[in-house]
Amino acid sequence: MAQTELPAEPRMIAISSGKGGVGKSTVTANIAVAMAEAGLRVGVVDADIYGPSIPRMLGIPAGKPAMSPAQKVIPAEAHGVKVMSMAMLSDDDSPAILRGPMVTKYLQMFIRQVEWGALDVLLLDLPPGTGDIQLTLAQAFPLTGAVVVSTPQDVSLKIARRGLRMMEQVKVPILGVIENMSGFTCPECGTVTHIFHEGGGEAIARELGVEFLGKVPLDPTVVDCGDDGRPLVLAAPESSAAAAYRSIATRLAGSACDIVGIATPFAWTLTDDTGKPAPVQALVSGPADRLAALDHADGALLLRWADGADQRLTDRDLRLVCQCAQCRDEMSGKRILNPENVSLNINLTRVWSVGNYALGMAFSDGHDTGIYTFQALQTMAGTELEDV
Ligand SMILES: Nc1ncnc2c1ncn2[C@@H]1O[C@H](COP(=O)(O)OP(=O)(O)OP(=O)(O)O)[C@@H](O)[C@H]1O
Repeated sequence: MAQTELPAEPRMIAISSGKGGVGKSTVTANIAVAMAEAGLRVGVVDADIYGPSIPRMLGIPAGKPAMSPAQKVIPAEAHGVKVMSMAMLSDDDSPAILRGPMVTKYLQMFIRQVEWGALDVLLLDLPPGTGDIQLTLAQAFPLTGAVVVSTPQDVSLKIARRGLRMMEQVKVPILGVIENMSGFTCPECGTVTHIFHEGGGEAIARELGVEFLGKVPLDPTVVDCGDDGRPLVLAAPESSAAAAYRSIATRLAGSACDIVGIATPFAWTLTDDTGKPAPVQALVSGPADRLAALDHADGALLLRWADGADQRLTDRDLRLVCQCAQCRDEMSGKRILNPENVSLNINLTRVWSVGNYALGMAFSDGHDTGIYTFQALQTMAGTELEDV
Protein backbone atom coordinates (compact mmCIF):
# COMPACT_ATOMS: atom_id res chain seq x y z
CA MET A 1 0.00 0.00 0.00
CA ALA A 2 1.39 3.41 -0.89
CA GLN A 3 2.11 5.43 2.23
CA THR A 4 -0.07 8.32 1.00
CA GLU A 5 -3.18 6.18 0.70
CA LEU A 6 -5.46 6.07 3.70
CA PRO A 7 -5.59 2.63 5.20
CA ALA A 8 -8.99 0.90 4.91
CA GLU A 9 -8.61 -0.31 8.48
CA PRO A 10 -6.75 1.41 11.28
CA ARG A 11 -3.36 0.16 12.35
CA MET A 12 -4.01 -1.56 15.67
CA ILE A 13 -1.17 -1.14 18.11
CA ALA A 14 -1.25 -2.82 21.51
CA ILE A 15 0.52 -1.05 24.36
CA SER A 16 1.61 -3.72 26.80
CA SER A 17 3.68 -4.11 29.95
CA GLY A 18 4.89 -7.09 31.90
CA LYS A 19 3.53 -5.70 35.17
CA GLY A 20 1.28 -2.94 36.48
CA GLY A 21 2.23 0.59 37.38
CA VAL A 22 5.01 1.12 34.84
CA GLY A 23 3.09 3.99 33.23
CA LYS A 24 1.55 2.13 30.28
CA SER A 25 -1.77 4.02 30.37
CA THR A 26 -0.01 7.37 30.78
CA VAL A 27 2.17 6.57 27.76
CA THR A 28 -0.92 5.48 25.76
CA ALA A 29 -2.85 8.67 26.59
CA ASN A 30 0.08 10.95 25.76
CA ILE A 31 1.12 9.31 22.52
CA ALA A 32 -2.53 9.19 21.39
CA VAL A 33 -2.83 12.96 21.90
CA ALA A 34 0.57 13.55 20.27
CA MET A 35 -0.52 11.48 17.22
CA ALA A 36 -3.81 13.43 17.03
CA GLU A 37 -1.87 16.72 17.21
CA ALA A 38 0.25 15.47 14.32
CA GLY A 39 -2.93 15.10 12.23
CA LEU A 40 -3.67 11.39 12.60
CA ARG A 41 -7.17 10.13 13.34
CA VAL A 42 -6.69 8.25 16.57
CA GLY A 43 -8.82 5.95 18.70
CA VAL A 44 -7.97 4.34 22.02
CA VAL A 45 -9.52 1.14 23.36
CA ASP A 46 -8.97 1.00 27.09
CA ALA A 47 -8.56 -2.78 27.16
CA ASP A 48 -7.48 -2.67 30.80
CA ILE A 49 -10.89 -4.02 31.79
CA TYR A 50 -10.07 -4.38 35.48
CA GLY A 51 -8.43 -1.00 35.99
CA PRO A 52 -9.53 1.37 33.24
CA SER A 53 -7.82 4.75 33.59
CA ILE A 54 -7.73 6.30 30.11
CA PRO A 55 -10.98 8.34 30.50
CA ARG A 56 -9.66 9.93 33.71
CA MET A 57 -6.31 10.71 32.11
CA LEU A 58 -7.99 12.34 29.12
CA GLY A 59 -10.59 14.19 31.24
CA ILE A 60 -13.61 12.31 29.91
CA PRO A 61 -16.54 12.80 32.27
CA ALA A 62 -18.34 9.74 33.65
CA GLY A 63 -21.56 8.80 31.93
CA LYS A 64 -23.01 6.21 29.65
CA PRO A 65 -22.10 6.59 25.96
CA ALA A 66 -24.82 7.37 23.41
CA MET A 67 -25.91 4.89 20.74
CA SER A 68 -25.96 5.59 17.02
CA PRO A 69 -29.05 4.86 14.87
CA ALA A 70 -27.20 1.70 13.74
CA GLN A 71 -27.13 0.64 17.43
CA LYS A 72 -23.40 1.11 17.72
CA VAL A 73 -21.76 2.82 20.70
CA ILE A 74 -20.60 6.36 20.04
CA PRO A 75 -17.11 6.68 21.54
CA ALA A 76 -16.20 9.54 23.87
CA GLU A 77 -13.85 12.14 22.43
CA ALA A 78 -11.23 14.32 24.12
CA HIS A 79 -8.25 16.28 22.78
CA GLY A 80 -8.93 14.90 19.29
CA VAL A 81 -8.84 11.26 20.45
CA LYS A 82 -11.81 8.88 20.39
CA VAL A 83 -12.05 6.58 23.40
CA MET A 84 -13.91 3.44 24.40
CA SER A 85 -13.41 2.14 27.92
CA MET A 86 -14.95 -0.18 30.47
CA ALA A 87 -15.09 2.86 32.77
CA MET A 88 -17.80 4.25 30.48
CA LEU A 89 -20.01 1.21 31.02
CA SER A 90 -19.76 0.60 34.77
CA ASP A 91 -21.74 2.83 37.15
CA ASP A 92 -19.24 3.19 39.97
CA ASP A 93 -15.52 3.03 40.68
CA SER A 94 -15.49 -0.66 41.56
CA PRO A 95 -13.46 -2.76 39.15
CA ALA A 96 -15.41 -4.95 36.78
CA ILE A 97 -15.48 -8.59 37.81
CA LEU A 98 -15.52 -10.55 34.60
CA ARG A 99 -14.35 -13.96 33.61
CA GLY A 100 -11.98 -14.48 30.69
CA PRO A 101 -14.56 -15.23 27.96
CA MET A 102 -16.60 -12.16 28.96
CA VAL A 103 -13.50 -10.00 28.75
CA THR A 104 -12.95 -11.13 25.18
CA LYS A 105 -16.62 -10.49 24.41
CA TYR A 106 -16.46 -6.94 25.75
CA LEU A 107 -13.27 -6.21 23.87
CA GLN A 108 -14.72 -7.58 20.65
CA MET A 109 -17.58 -5.17 21.22
CA PHE A 110 -15.22 -2.26 21.90
CA ILE A 111 -13.65 -2.77 18.52
CA ARG A 112 -16.50 -3.98 16.32
CA GLN A 113 -19.61 -2.40 17.86
CA VAL A 114 -18.29 1.11 18.25
CA GLU A 115 -18.90 3.88 15.74
CA TRP A 116 -15.21 4.69 15.32
CA GLY A 117 -15.56 6.34 11.90
CA ALA A 118 -12.39 6.51 9.81
CA LEU A 119 -9.27 6.02 11.91
CA ASP A 120 -5.58 5.86 11.07
CA VAL A 121 -4.47 4.33 14.36
CA LEU A 122 -6.27 2.42 17.09
CA LEU A 123 -4.23 2.07 20.27
CA LEU A 124 -5.12 -0.71 22.71
CA ASP A 125 -4.12 -0.12 26.31
CA LEU A 126 -3.72 -3.76 27.41
CA PRO A 127 -4.08 -4.96 30.98
CA PRO A 128 -0.65 -5.43 32.59
CA GLY A 129 0.97 -8.86 32.47
CA THR A 130 1.50 -11.69 30.03
CA GLY A 131 -1.33 -14.01 31.02
CA ASP A 132 -4.36 -15.47 29.31
CA ILE A 133 -6.19 -12.21 28.71
CA GLN A 134 -3.24 -10.68 26.92
CA LEU A 135 -2.78 -13.81 24.84
CA THR A 136 -6.49 -13.94 23.98
CA LEU A 137 -6.39 -10.31 22.98
CA ALA A 138 -3.36 -10.77 20.81
CA GLN A 139 -5.06 -13.71 19.11
CA ALA A 140 -8.51 -12.16 18.84
CA PHE A 141 -7.46 -8.93 17.18
CA PRO A 142 -5.53 -8.35 14.04
CA LEU A 143 -2.83 -6.35 15.74
CA THR A 144 -0.43 -4.51 13.51
CA GLY A 145 2.09 -4.73 16.29
CA ALA A 146 2.75 -4.32 19.97
CA VAL A 147 4.84 -2.01 22.09
CA VAL A 148 6.27 -2.93 25.46
CA VAL A 149 6.52 -0.26 28.15
CA SER A 150 9.12 -0.92 30.80
CA THR A 151 10.89 0.87 33.61
CA PRO A 152 14.69 0.75 33.80
CA GLN A 153 14.78 -1.74 36.68
CA ASP A 154 16.08 -5.23 35.94
CA VAL A 155 13.03 -7.08 37.22
CA SER A 156 10.77 -5.03 35.01
CA LEU A 157 12.96 -5.79 32.01
CA LYS A 158 12.85 -9.51 32.71
CA ILE A 159 9.08 -9.34 32.65
CA ALA A 160 9.12 -7.17 29.53
CA ARG A 161 11.20 -9.87 27.84
CA ARG A 162 8.48 -12.41 28.67
CA GLY A 163 5.90 -10.06 27.12
CA LEU A 164 7.94 -9.76 23.95
CA ARG A 165 8.21 -13.53 23.65
CA MET A 166 4.46 -13.94 24.12
CA MET A 167 3.75 -11.56 21.27
CA GLU A 168 6.29 -13.32 19.10
CA GLN A 169 4.50 -16.62 19.66
CA VAL A 170 1.26 -15.26 18.21
CA LYS A 171 3.13 -13.58 15.35
CA VAL A 172 2.41 -10.05 16.51
CA PRO A 173 5.39 -7.94 15.50
CA ILE A 174 7.06 -6.01 18.29
CA LEU A 175 7.24 -2.42 17.16
CA GLY A 176 9.59 -1.50 19.97
CA VAL A 177 10.32 -0.88 23.61
CA ILE A 178 9.62 2.32 25.57
CA GLU A 179 11.52 2.98 28.77
CA ASN A 180 9.43 5.01 31.21
CA MET A 181 10.49 6.83 34.41
CA SER A 182 13.98 6.92 33.00
CA GLY A 183 15.97 9.39 35.09
CA PHE A 184 14.64 12.33 37.09
CA THR A 185 15.19 15.86 35.83
CA CYS A 186 15.52 18.27 38.77
CA PRO A 187 13.10 21.16 38.15
CA GLU A 188 15.52 23.57 39.95
CA CYS A 189 18.90 22.80 38.37
CA GLY A 190 18.03 20.50 35.42
CA THR A 191 20.40 17.76 36.61
CA VAL A 192 19.28 14.28 35.58
CA THR A 193 19.49 11.69 38.36
CA HIS A 194 19.03 8.05 37.42
CA ILE A 195 17.04 6.92 40.43
CA PHE A 196 16.59 3.48 38.92
CA HIS A 197 19.14 1.81 36.65
CA GLU A 198 19.82 3.38 33.29
CA GLY A 199 19.53 2.17 29.71
CA GLY A 200 17.76 -1.13 30.47
CA GLY A 201 15.07 -0.58 27.83
CA GLU A 202 17.69 0.13 25.20
CA ALA A 203 19.59 -3.01 26.19
CA ILE A 204 16.56 -5.26 25.92
CA ALA A 205 15.55 -3.74 22.58
CA ARG A 206 19.07 -4.41 21.31
CA GLU A 207 19.13 -7.92 22.71
CA LEU A 208 15.83 -8.85 21.12
CA GLY A 209 16.52 -7.05 17.87
CA VAL A 210 13.57 -4.68 18.14
CA GLU A 211 13.48 -0.92 17.91
CA PHE A 212 14.07 1.24 20.97
CA LEU A 213 11.34 3.84 20.65
CA GLY A 214 12.60 6.19 23.34
CA LYS A 215 12.74 7.00 27.02
CA VAL A 216 10.36 9.16 29.01
CA PRO A 217 11.90 10.86 32.06
CA LEU A 218 10.39 10.68 35.50
CA ASP A 219 8.51 13.95 35.87
CA PRO A 220 6.17 14.78 38.78
CA THR A 221 4.02 16.93 36.45
CA VAL A 222 3.01 13.72 34.62
CA VAL A 223 1.13 12.61 37.75
CA ASP A 224 -0.73 15.93 38.18
CA CYS A 225 -1.63 15.99 34.50
CA GLY A 226 -3.00 12.45 34.67
CA ASP A 227 -5.13 13.40 37.66
CA ASP A 228 -6.36 16.62 35.99
CA GLY A 229 -7.36 14.90 32.76
CA ARG A 230 -4.99 17.02 30.69
CA PRO A 231 -2.11 14.97 29.29
CA LEU A 232 1.38 16.36 29.67
CA VAL A 233 1.88 16.81 25.91
CA LEU A 234 -0.81 19.52 26.11
CA ALA A 235 -0.29 20.82 29.65
CA ALA A 236 3.51 21.15 29.47
CA PRO A 237 4.40 20.89 25.77
CA GLU A 238 7.89 22.33 26.35
CA SER A 239 8.89 19.70 28.93
CA SER A 240 11.38 17.00 28.01
CA ALA A 241 8.81 14.30 28.85
CA ALA A 242 6.38 15.85 26.33
CA ALA A 243 9.15 15.93 23.70
CA ALA A 244 9.82 12.26 24.43
CA TYR A 245 6.14 11.34 23.99
CA ARG A 246 5.98 13.25 20.69
CA SER A 247 9.12 11.61 19.36
CA ILE A 248 7.85 8.14 20.32
CA ALA A 249 4.48 8.88 18.66
CA THR A 250 6.23 9.85 15.42
CA ARG A 251 8.46 6.77 15.41
CA LEU A 252 5.55 4.51 16.26
CA ALA A 253 3.27 5.90 13.55
CA GLY A 254 6.14 5.42 11.09
CA SER A 255 7.10 1.91 12.11
CA ALA A 256 3.47 0.77 12.13
CA CYS A 257 3.22 1.83 8.48
CA ASP A 258 6.26 -0.26 7.57
CA ILE A 259 4.69 -3.58 8.56
CA VAL A 260 4.63 -5.88 5.58
CA GLY A 261 1.59 -7.93 4.66
CA ILE A 262 -2.01 -7.51 3.58
CA ALA A 263 -4.08 -5.18 5.74
CA THR A 264 -6.07 -6.91 8.44
CA PRO A 265 -8.76 -7.46 9.55
CA PHE A 266 -10.54 -8.68 6.44
CA ALA A 267 -13.49 -10.94 5.77
CA TRP A 268 -13.69 -12.09 2.18
CA THR A 269 -16.93 -13.63 0.88
CA LEU A 270 -15.96 -15.64 -2.15
CA THR A 271 -19.51 -16.14 -3.40
CA ASP A 272 -19.90 -12.43 -4.25
CA ASP A 273 -16.18 -11.52 -4.05
CA THR A 274 -16.66 -8.82 -1.41
CA GLY A 275 -14.09 -7.89 1.22
CA LYS A 276 -11.14 -9.42 -0.60
CA PRO A 277 -7.89 -8.04 0.87
CA ALA A 278 -5.85 -5.85 -1.48
CA PRO A 279 -2.48 -7.39 -2.36
CA VAL A 280 0.76 -5.78 -1.23
CA GLN A 281 4.15 -6.10 -2.84
CA ALA A 282 6.11 -9.21 -1.90
CA LEU A 283 9.88 -8.87 -1.49
CA VAL A 284 12.60 -11.50 -1.48
CA SER A 285 13.68 -10.10 1.88
CA GLY A 286 10.05 -10.05 3.17
CA PRO A 287 9.00 -12.22 6.10
CA ALA A 288 7.99 -15.73 5.01
CA ASP A 289 5.21 -15.87 7.59
CA ARG A 290 3.15 -12.88 6.40
CA LEU A 291 0.67 -12.92 3.53
CA ALA A 292 1.16 -10.56 0.60
CA ALA A 293 -1.85 -11.67 -1.48
CA LEU A 294 -4.83 -14.02 -1.52
CA ASP A 295 -6.79 -15.17 -4.53
CA HIS A 296 -9.05 -18.01 -5.58
CA ALA A 297 -9.23 -19.79 -8.93
CA ASP A 298 -10.27 -23.19 -10.28
CA GLY A 299 -11.33 -24.57 -6.90
CA ALA A 300 -8.13 -23.58 -5.09
CA LEU A 301 -6.94 -20.87 -2.72
CA LEU A 302 -3.86 -19.07 -4.03
CA LEU A 303 -1.57 -17.66 -1.38
CA ARG A 304 1.42 -15.42 -1.95
CA TRP A 305 3.68 -15.06 1.09
CA ALA A 306 5.53 -11.80 1.78
CA ASP A 307 8.83 -13.35 0.63
CA GLY A 308 7.30 -13.99 -2.80
CA ALA A 309 6.65 -17.74 -2.37
CA ASP A 310 3.42 -18.93 -4.01
CA GLN A 311 1.18 -21.69 -2.79
CA ARG A 312 -1.93 -23.32 -4.28
CA LEU A 313 -4.21 -25.29 -1.96
CA THR A 314 -7.42 -26.84 -3.24
CA ASP A 315 -10.67 -26.14 -1.39
CA ARG A 316 -11.20 -29.82 -0.70
CA ASP A 317 -7.67 -30.34 0.66
CA LEU A 318 -8.21 -27.39 2.97
CA ARG A 319 -11.49 -28.87 4.17
CA LEU A 320 -9.83 -32.26 4.77
CA VAL A 321 -6.95 -30.89 6.87
CA CYS A 322 -9.24 -28.90 9.16
CA GLN A 323 -7.85 -29.15 12.69
CA CYS A 324 -10.98 -28.16 14.61
CA ALA A 325 -12.37 -30.34 17.39
CA GLN A 326 -15.14 -31.64 15.11
CA CYS A 327 -12.64 -32.86 12.53
CA ARG A 328 -9.69 -34.05 14.66
CA ASP A 329 -9.45 -35.92 17.92
CA GLU A 330 -8.01 -33.35 20.29
CA MET A 331 -5.94 -35.85 22.23
CA SER A 332 -4.51 -38.06 19.49
CA GLY A 333 -4.69 -35.54 16.62
CA LYS A 334 -6.25 -38.27 14.46
CA ARG A 335 -8.73 -37.25 11.79
CA ILE A 336 -12.37 -37.86 12.77
CA LEU A 337 -13.72 -36.41 9.54
CA ASN A 338 -14.40 -39.14 7.02
CA PRO A 339 -13.11 -38.00 3.60
CA GLU A 340 -15.87 -39.98 1.94
CA ASN A 341 -18.33 -37.56 3.48
CA VAL A 342 -16.61 -34.57 1.91
CA SER A 343 -18.00 -33.85 -1.54
CA LEU A 344 -15.52 -33.68 -4.41
CA ASN A 345 -17.22 -30.41 -5.35
CA ILE A 346 -16.87 -28.71 -1.98
CA ASN A 347 -16.09 -24.98 -2.20
CA LEU A 348 -14.63 -22.34 0.02
CA THR A 349 -17.29 -19.71 0.71
CA ARG A 350 -15.51 -17.31 3.07
CA VAL A 351 -11.95 -16.59 4.22
CA TRP A 352 -11.16 -14.17 7.03
CA SER A 353 -8.15 -13.03 9.03
CA VAL A 354 -7.54 -14.36 12.54
CA GLY A 355 -5.08 -12.01 14.19
CA ASN A 356 -1.94 -11.76 12.13
CA TYR A 357 -1.14 -15.43 12.30
CA ALA A 358 -4.00 -17.45 10.83
CA LEU A 359 -7.00 -17.63 8.49
CA GLY A 360 -10.53 -18.71 9.29
CA MET A 361 -12.37 -20.56 6.50
CA ALA A 362 -15.98 -21.48 5.76
CA PHE A 363 -17.01 -24.13 3.22
CA SER A 364 -20.09 -24.95 1.17
CA ASP A 365 -20.93 -27.82 3.58
CA GLY A 366 -21.52 -25.14 6.25
CA HIS A 367 -18.34 -25.98 8.19
CA ASP A 368 -16.69 -22.82 9.53
CA THR A 369 -14.89 -23.66 12.77
CA GLY A 370 -11.41 -24.37 11.44
CA ILE A 371 -8.51 -22.00 12.09
CA TYR A 372 -5.59 -22.41 9.68
CA THR A 373 -2.38 -20.97 11.09
CA PHE A 374 0.10 -19.61 8.56
CA GLN A 375 2.58 -22.13 9.90
CA ALA A 376 0.20 -25.05 9.25
CA LEU A 377 -0.70 -23.73 5.79
CA GLN A 378 2.97 -23.50 4.87
CA THR A 379 3.64 -27.08 5.90
CA MET A 380 0.93 -28.10 3.42
CA ALA A 381 3.15 -26.94 0.56
CA GLY A 382 4.24 -29.89 -1.54
CA THR A 383 2.74 -32.35 0.93
CA GLU A 384 0.82 -35.28 -0.48
CA LEU A 385 -2.40 -34.85 1.39
CA GLU A 386 -4.18 -37.82 2.85
CA ASP A 387 -7.20 -38.21 0.66
CA VAL A 388 -9.86 -40.65 -0.44
N1 LIG B 1 7.16 9.49 33.34
C1 LIG B 1 6.49 9.53 34.49
N2 LIG B 1 6.91 10.32 35.50
C2 LIG B 1 6.25 10.35 36.69
N3 LIG B 1 5.16 9.64 36.96
C3 LIG B 1 4.68 8.83 35.99
C4 LIG B 1 5.33 8.72 34.72
N4 LIG B 1 4.61 7.83 33.96
C5 LIG B 1 3.59 7.42 34.74
N5 LIG B 1 3.62 8.00 35.95
C6 LIG B 1 2.71 7.80 37.08
O1 LIG B 1 2.79 6.44 37.48
C7 LIG B 1 1.51 5.98 37.93
C8 LIG B 1 1.16 4.71 37.14
O2 LIG B 1 0.93 5.09 35.80
P1 LIG B 1 -0.11 4.34 34.88
O3 LIG B 1 -1.45 4.24 35.54
O4 LIG B 1 -0.03 4.95 33.54
O5 LIG B 1 0.56 2.90 34.87
P2 LIG B 1 0.04 1.56 34.20
O6 LIG B 1 1.25 0.82 33.78
O7 LIG B 1 -0.98 1.83 33.17
O8 LIG B 1 -0.61 0.86 35.41
P3 LIG B 1 -1.75 -0.26 35.40
O9 LIG B 1 -1.53 -1.09 34.21
O10 LIG B 1 -1.52 -0.97 36.68
O11 LIG B 1 -3.05 0.47 35.32
C9 LIG B 1 0.55 7.11 37.71
O12 LIG B 1 0.38 7.80 38.91
C10 LIG B 1 1.25 8.02 36.69
O13 LIG B 1 0.87 9.37 36.80
